[in-house]
Amino acid sequence: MTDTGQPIRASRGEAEPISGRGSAGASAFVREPQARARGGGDGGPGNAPQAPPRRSPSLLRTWPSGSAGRGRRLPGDQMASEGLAEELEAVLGGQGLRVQSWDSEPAGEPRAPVRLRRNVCYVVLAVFLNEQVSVRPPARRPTAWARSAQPAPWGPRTYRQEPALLCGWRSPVLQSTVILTTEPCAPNSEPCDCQTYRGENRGQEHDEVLMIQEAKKECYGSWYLPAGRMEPGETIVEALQREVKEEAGLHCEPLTLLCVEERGPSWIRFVFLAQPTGGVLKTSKEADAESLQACWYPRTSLATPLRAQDILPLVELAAQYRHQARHPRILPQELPCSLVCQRLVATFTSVATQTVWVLVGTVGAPHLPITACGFTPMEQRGGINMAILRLLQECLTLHHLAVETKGLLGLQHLGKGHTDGICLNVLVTVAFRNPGIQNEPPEVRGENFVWWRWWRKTYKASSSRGFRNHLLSQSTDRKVP
Ligand SMILES: C[C@@](O)(CCOP(=O)(O)OP(=O)(O)O)CC(=O)O
Repeated sequence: MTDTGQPIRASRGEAEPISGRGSAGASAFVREPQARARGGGDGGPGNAPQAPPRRSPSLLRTWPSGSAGRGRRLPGDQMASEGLAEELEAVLGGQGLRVQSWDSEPAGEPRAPVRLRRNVCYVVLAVFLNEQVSVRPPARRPTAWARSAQPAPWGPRTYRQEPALLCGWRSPVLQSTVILTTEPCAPNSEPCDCQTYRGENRGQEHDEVLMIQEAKKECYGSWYLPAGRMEPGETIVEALQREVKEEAGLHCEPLTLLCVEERGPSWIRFVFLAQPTGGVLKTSKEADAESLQACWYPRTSLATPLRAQDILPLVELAAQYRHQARHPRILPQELPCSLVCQRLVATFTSVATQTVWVLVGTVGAPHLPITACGFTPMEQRGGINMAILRLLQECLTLHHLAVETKGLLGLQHLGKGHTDGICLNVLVTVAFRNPGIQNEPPEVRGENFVWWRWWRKTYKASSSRGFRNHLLSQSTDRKVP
């Protein structure tokens, strides 16, 4: 339901005669980009994007309107299965797929493209972990509040909700942070004579974190990680590299996305584990409006006062990832999108039959469903998860189901040519609250979605096999609350 209590319905599209053009992507079917049977879609400005030459044009079938019986399923159509399997493998492999339309959007909201620094603020943040013996920074004058273990005067940021979308299949959840009590680095302290990046790998206990000292008036002298707001026209990686150069003096490459934090679709932060590739660490002699200096600090005793304690779980996430990578490397895929949306890999796992089902949108070519995030007060308060629940509520009876967002499989954004939107490819699991009835997927209402049985023989990549086994293993030990 929207926040006005009205049910939301994706408009049922009519199959369009194939014009030979169609969406890019691995699907075995052609989705007419300009036929907006589903939500708006990304024709983007001007004409619909020219799809790359198709491999095997095929008819777009209107799907049997059959009754929405329990777990209505995609007809055993080989082409459909192959197309879906390819789409699923691409997403599981961290790749992107063009967003041509979406299956659910908040009713009554204008479908206007999002615009950076107008209705969305994207932030990039880099965690650099380095093993080096840092020359001990000069003794620092203590400040009264440091010993009281109270938040620094500018205090930790108060998020309206847990600022986290989970990354990786075992989804470390970002909890609220602890309060550091180490001595602060007074704003005008002598520069710490840190060494430049050496990149040696030694035991975790010697991890050093790259921190920058803020020059902004509102947080002058506090310490943080290199971070900043994206600017219109730049890609996510370009923004990350710009911010790190401005604030720390280093060139860098992202190693992987560690997590995406969000406070609704209007504020999203992309957190990366990154590595320096050159440049010279910024010292206090190069202080400017971007930062006062950059220093490496032991992970177990970061510089204080901190601008906000929300970086502590991020540093831990980076250390955990470096110690044991819990998910494949995820880097932003440069694909245009006009809204903040999420492509769902919504799965139901039957342990008894060792079967994994995936929810599929059937408006147009069979596809992984996409839900557009809304900017209503409820969706802002509830976070982007609300858009997932909105889509699932449209086709499932949620009150007897446990829905969990398990992790981020991929991120799509281009930023060029007025395409400021993002598409997050997200893993969602659906299970019955009563574990007794687990063998068949829950009934699907309406005709816009079906459960698609993900057969062993329809996937090729080992990542898909690993993913499927992961789901099956998780389901055996999952305790549905
Ligand atoms: C960490 C953040 O506050 C990002 C902003 O960092 P800066 O205030 O440094 O922004 P720029 O001026 O764009 O560099 C996250 C946030 O609360 O928005």
